[in-house]
Amino acid sequence: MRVGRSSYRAVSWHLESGGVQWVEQRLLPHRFEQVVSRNPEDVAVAIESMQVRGAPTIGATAAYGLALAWKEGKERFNEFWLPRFRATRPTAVNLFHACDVMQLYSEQNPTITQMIERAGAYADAEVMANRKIGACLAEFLAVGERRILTHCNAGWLAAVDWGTATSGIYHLAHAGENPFVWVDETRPRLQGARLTAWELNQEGIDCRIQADGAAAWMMAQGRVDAIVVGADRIAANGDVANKIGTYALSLAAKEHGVPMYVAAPSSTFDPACLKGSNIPIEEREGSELLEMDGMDRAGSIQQIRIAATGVVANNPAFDVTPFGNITAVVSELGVWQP
Ligand SMILES: CSC[C@H]1O[C@H](OP(=O)(O)O)[C@H](O)[C@@H]1O
Repeated sequence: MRVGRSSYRAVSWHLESGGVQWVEQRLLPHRFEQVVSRNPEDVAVAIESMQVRGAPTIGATAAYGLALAWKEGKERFNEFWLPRFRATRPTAVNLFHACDVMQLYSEQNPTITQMIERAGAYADAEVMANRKIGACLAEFLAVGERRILTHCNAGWLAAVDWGTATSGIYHLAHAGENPFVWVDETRPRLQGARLTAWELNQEGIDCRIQADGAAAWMMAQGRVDAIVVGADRIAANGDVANKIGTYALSLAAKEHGVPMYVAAPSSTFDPACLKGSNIPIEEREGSELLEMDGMDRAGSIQQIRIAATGVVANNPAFDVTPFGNITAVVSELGVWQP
């Protein structure tokens, strides 16, 4: 059975146990496992440790975690849990958007059931937005030989369900356009090689994993018809924060005349952030560059160290692409072009 889009959600409410359920993305593509917890701290840790990741999924996970935390009372909700979830990761504005939504709703003194329903409505809205994005994006991606390059993972795992950047590819495929996808492996956490390739294989969409450094060369050889990526925060001037490596893609795209699209729901827009240089860029542990999660030949998940020595300079998880480098930003509310 196909695992993924619409058969599962990256995060959801687990009715039987009264807890939050999420796909443990660090185990993919080796194992598909879901975690369930009734402890809001486990949910916060799931965001920090990237068990769940991807801007809309992070937001929905925080919404469910806060609904869970509501059972501890309004004071602890406001004094501890809201700051706790807001501190999990700094760049994806969806996290803060979700916290604001849940905080505003809590001021009506809802029941726990109502808070859970509000979190569910938040997640549903993200999925509906993604479906609208996909339909619009597909029209832009139906160019040339439909050879599309993507970076990191902006599929259903990153966006609760359906996906943002990848939903346009799904639409193309279901329209019989036979897209081919160059999947940047996306060092250091390999969201492309581990997650996007897995999602596309589950959908039967032809794709090839490539080194991040190969992307510009594919464009130079005329083998890329369009680029589509997700986003973690879009500033008021259209500058886009996305996975590290996106800015370099935009430079190569401009050089080689390849259109580059950013797909994001309106919850990723941050009008209070006037320009890209104001976007907080997450700096993660340097060890992520020197270690990898993998599976040995016996089938057990191992963390291997890929460099015995070496001091890591830095490990920014995101970069900022100027709006002028982007062909169009596609959201459920419409298309925004420089
Ligand atoms: C649909 S948002 C996906 C977005 O989030 C990823 O970051 P991370 O895996 O660190 O959460 C990456 O920037 C993707 O483009």
